[in-house]
Amino acid sequence: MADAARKPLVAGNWKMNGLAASAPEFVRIVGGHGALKAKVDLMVFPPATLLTSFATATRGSSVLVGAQDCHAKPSGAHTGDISAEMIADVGGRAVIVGHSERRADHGETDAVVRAKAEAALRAKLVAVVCVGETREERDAGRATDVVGRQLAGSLPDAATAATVVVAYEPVWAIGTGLTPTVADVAEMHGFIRAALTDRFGEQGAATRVLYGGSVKPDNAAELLRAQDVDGALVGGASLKADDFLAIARAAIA
Ligand SMILES: O=C[C@H](O)COP(=O)(O)O
Repeated sequence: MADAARKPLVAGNWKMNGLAASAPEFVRIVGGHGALKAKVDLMVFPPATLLTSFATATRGSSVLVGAQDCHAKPSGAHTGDISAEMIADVGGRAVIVGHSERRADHGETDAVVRAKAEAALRAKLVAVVCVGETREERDAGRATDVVGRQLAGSLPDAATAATVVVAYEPVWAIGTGLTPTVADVAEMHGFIRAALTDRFGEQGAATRVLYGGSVKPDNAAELLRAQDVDGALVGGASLKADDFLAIARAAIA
């Protein structure tokens, strides 16, 4: 359960899914639910190919649009990459950095993730910084060590509650249908909250920490009620607007 001072946030990460026809339908259903706006922030992170159409379609609605990654530099010879400034230019308001799929597939280190988060702040985007342990790391009793190291290395010194969101996503829970127990979620979120408060003081205490990993409409209420959970970063279930909305409602139940 989020502290009353931290407005819940439910974010949908579409990963490498979605074609041109996807934006209008999703925005029609999700954007139409203005009643949720006062109680929960909604963000959607489509693939880069759909960023412009989502940003255009959500203009004036309660849904903010972001990108799934950015380069650390503002421009240059980096084939295939997009910069934080380019995301902002087309109406993006946020960017995910350090998702475990980027860390694993593209060898992104904490230093790389931190540079990307700094780029996001430079471009006035909210940085959603992802952390999380693997199954092996959890089984070895190293989950908090790993997450603590990722937080220390990935978050910019200039992070504030308004500019950074932390997403805790145990790697073994992503796309598997497996989730940690509510007690394990609460324990890790408490650990993250303490680390944020130690480093950033009041800003750390006010920074939102999302849970991600196999969040679905039928388990969202239980997971999001855990202490220090301020919302969810949702993968697969965010592709269906109705499921995404059900999770958003669960976040404020
Ligand atoms: O960014 C989202 C997460 O990786 C969770 O994905 P999932 O909900 O499909 O498990």
